Amino acid sequence: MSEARTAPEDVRRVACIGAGVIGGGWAAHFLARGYDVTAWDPAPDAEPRLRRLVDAAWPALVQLGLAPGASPDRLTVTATLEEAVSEAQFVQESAPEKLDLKRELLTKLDMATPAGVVIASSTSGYPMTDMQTEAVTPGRLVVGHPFNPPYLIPLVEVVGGEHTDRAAVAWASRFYEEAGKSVITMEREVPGFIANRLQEALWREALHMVANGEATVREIDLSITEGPGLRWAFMGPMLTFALAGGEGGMAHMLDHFGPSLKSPWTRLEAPELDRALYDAVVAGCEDASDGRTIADLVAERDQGVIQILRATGRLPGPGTR
Ligand SMILES: NC(=O)C1=CN([C@@H]2O[C@H](COP(=O)(O)OP(=O)(O)OC[C@H]3O[C@@H](n4cnc5c(N)ncnc54)[C@H](O)[C@@H]3O)[C@@H](O)[C@H]2O)C=CC1
Ligand SMILES: C[N+](C)(C)CC(=O)CC(=O)[O-]
Repeated sequence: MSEARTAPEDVRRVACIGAGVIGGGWAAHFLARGYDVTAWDPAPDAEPRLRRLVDAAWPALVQLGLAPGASPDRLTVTATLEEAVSEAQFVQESAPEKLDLKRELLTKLDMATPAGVVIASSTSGYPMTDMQTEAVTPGRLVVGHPFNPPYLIPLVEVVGGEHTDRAAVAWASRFYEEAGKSVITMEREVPGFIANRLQEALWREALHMVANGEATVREIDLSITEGPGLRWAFMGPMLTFALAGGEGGMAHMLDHFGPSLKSPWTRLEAPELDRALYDAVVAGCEDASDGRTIADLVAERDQGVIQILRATGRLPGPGTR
């Protein structure tokens, strides 16, 4: 199959199947990156809705910088799924999150798309193993999980299913990078991938607090936007917490605060903080530091917070309080 696969850097035409919030966002992204985009969506008002979405995104994309020749005019909305994929060199499926629908649609796409072309699903949580069950050539089906809106948030999580060829996963990751995305290629299927697993844990706790009258929706949002969210935009939760250990870094943080994992702060069960987990977290933080000292990371974090406060108009001007 892979002999018919265009090299990731030579892809010119992408098909977006399903053109709602995410399919439309993908279309805007690929158009801005200079691809020809064909789209298909069964809704009667799909075309005007999609064109409105692309037009609304375009000013932001102009600010970010367009690829040479990029234009919304290079979007074609087709009457059938078959027309949309007939000349595509990559297919991004963004239909509703329903397992039966995804399974049936991916099977149809597999039959209609030229041999070897990789087909990615935007699913926010279904394992590809569960979606590729009916496909004739499941080896080319991958998950390419984006974040809303796909034309602004860089991350895509790429992972195959049990019947996906490793070459298809590698190809998809290289293609997304070529298309300007920031890619995590996952070696195995994990429920919720990485980012949604983390987001859902946070959201679950938030819903518990609302349900129990412990915090309001406003307080929950404020607790993130005025708190940890400012740091997370440029430093993830691991290195952020390594800095909570001062000069002792993550090892001191775990010695100091590790026991509180067992405190009833969370309604999720805490993992056992045994030696293997302790060593993996400390070593992982050292690795993620890329040679930066704790002092370097503190300076980087402080600059990052200042830039975000400035960018969001929340930094007091000189002389103001
Ligand atoms: N909304 C979000 O924040 C995110 C959503 N996703 C995933 O993206 C996918 C799409 O979600 P949204 O864009 O939010 O949904 P949406 O409801 O905005 O759009 C879905 C589109 O699919 C079309 N559609 C319905 N049946 C179809 C079929 N059989 N074949 C093709 N298209 C069909 C609908 O007409 C609609 O335009 C889902 O798998 C979702 O989990 C992934 C990341 C973020
Ligand atoms: C709400 N959601 C689970 C569909 C969100 C995502 O999948 C990713 C995102 O945009 O946060």
